[in-house]
Parts: sequence; C-alpha cells; structure tokens
Amino acid sequence: MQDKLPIISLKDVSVYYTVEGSEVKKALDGVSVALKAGEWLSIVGANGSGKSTLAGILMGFIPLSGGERNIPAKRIIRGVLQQPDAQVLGDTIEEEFHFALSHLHISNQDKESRRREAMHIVGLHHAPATAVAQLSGGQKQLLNIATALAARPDVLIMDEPAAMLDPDARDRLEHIVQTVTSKGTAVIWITHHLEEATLSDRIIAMDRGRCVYDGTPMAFFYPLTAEASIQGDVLQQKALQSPCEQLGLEPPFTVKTCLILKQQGKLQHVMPLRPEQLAKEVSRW
Ligand SMILES: Nc1ncnc2c1ncn2[C@@H]1O[C@H](COP(=O)(O)OP(=O)(O)OP(=O)(O)O)[C@@H](O)[C@H]1O
Repeated sequence: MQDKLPIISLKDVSVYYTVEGSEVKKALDGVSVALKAGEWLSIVGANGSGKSTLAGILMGFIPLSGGERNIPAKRIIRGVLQQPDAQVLGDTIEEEFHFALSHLHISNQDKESRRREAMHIVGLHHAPATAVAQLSGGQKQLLNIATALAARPDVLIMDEPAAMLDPDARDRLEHIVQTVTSKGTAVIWITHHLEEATLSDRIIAMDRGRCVYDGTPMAFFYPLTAEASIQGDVLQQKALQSPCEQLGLEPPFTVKTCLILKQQGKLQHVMPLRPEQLAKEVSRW
C-alpha cells in the first residue's frame, strides 16, 4: 500500500465556529490526512474531539475555515451517518436505491442488479416495495450502507455505523469492509468502540480538534517503550502508557486482558488485538 498515491487528502484543515457572539470554537485545528485506495482507516477520540467534523469535511457538507481539501471530482465518496433516519429520503427500499443511484449513467437493469447485490451483501432480504418505515433502526442503517455500496464508492465514510447493529450484523459489517477494501475502496470508520478499530490498517486519534496519533492499531494500543530502572541488582522494566491510555480511551477487552498478563510477567513478546489472537497465545503458553 505504501507505493500508492493518495486518492483524497486534506492539508492543514481547520473548522472554526463562532459561539456565544464572539468566542471562537476550534472544531478542527490544522489536521492533515491522506487516504490511499483500499485503506481501512479508523478515526477515534473522545466526545467533541472533532471526528464527525472531519467526516463532514471529507463528505463535503462542512465548509473549511482554513487549509486545503484535495478531492478530485471523479472520486465517488459516500457517507453513512450515525442516525439512519437522517439519511433516508425514499418511502420504500426501491426509492431509496433510486435516489442513491440516480446520478449514475447506467441502465435500469444495472441499477436493479446493484440493488440486489448490495442488499445481499448487507444481509437484508426485504422486497423492494417494503416501506422504509417498517424497518428497525439497525435495518435502516444496513439499508444506508447498502445504498452507499451500490454506488461503488472510491471512499466510504461511516460515522458510528455499528451503533445500532446486533453482534452478528456488526461482524458482517467488518467482513463487508474487508471485502470492499480488498477491491480498492478506502473505508473511514468513526467509532467510540475501539474493538471495531482493531481490524483496520491505520488509526487516527483526535483530541480537541487536533490529530494526535496517526499509525498502526498495534502501536496505538500497546506501549512500545518501557522505562528501565535498576532495583538492587535487578533490571526492572515498567511499560509506559500506550497512546490509547494517554488519551483516556477504553482499550479493547483483549488488549486490557493482555496488559494485565504482561504486568504479571506473562505474554511479554506478543501484542494481540483480537480475542482469537489472545486465545492462541494463551493456549501456547
Ligand atoms: N455547528 C456547530 N457550532 C458550534 N460548535 C460546533 C458545531 N458543530 C460541532 N461543534 C463543536 O465542534 C467540536 C467537535 O465536534 P464533533 O461533532 O466533530 O465531535 P465528535 O468527535 O464527532 O463528537 P462525538 O463523539 O460526540 O460525536 C465539539 O466541541 C462541538 O461542540
């Protein structure tokens, strides 16, 4: 992936709001991001850190106060918002796809086959004439993901997409993201649940409008350096805090468990992110 050029980028972007007459609120403050084809990027951070503002800039509905937004017109960018109802335009599933695909110069037959394919990918089996109002919150979210996928986007941006999904649908979504990224779509997944960030290629962590971490999940969740001291004749190594801990964010359960085992002198040389990886290491040991 390293040799690929970015497909979209933001350079030193800022978004300021004037609140209560004169005070300037910096929702984003000098953030630069470059995204490559097929990359899976997670954006994490506390409430109000600027994640949704960053997504809004990439989707083009939040204007910049400063900096550059480099998104070629030919790029297809689709977003899935936190609240599924905020995005629904049609009365029926068929209408929803009609709106989502209306700008594409493809035949009605192609549109229909894209609808069938996208519904199958997200695991919705409703008839096209089904009223959107009949769907649950999670099903509406899956429908929004399906309409976004049907456009075959270069970049898919999802803001807390799994918030309303049951564990099966969340697992399916992770699998969908793995499939679409392997075909070249870049995915940006905003989340508070850091378990969801463990499969991504890269994490960006936001703090008070600034990007304070941009790197691999492993280096985000595990402290890579240790403080060494000699006590008596014995070298003691005390692990420093990981970027995740420094930001006061809750690490995934697997990471927390492994950090406890490390404090007990076990599993010193491994850094599992997923439960199955931890189980494998524990069973070896
Ligand atoms: N229209 C607005 N007017 C004034 N301030 C705003 C506006 N939109 C966002 N902000 C402020 O900008 C900051 C970043 O907001 P943003 O929604 O991007 O954060 P977030 O990380 O997505 O938060 P959350 O996790 O709670 O969704 C917050 O302090 C918020 O109050």
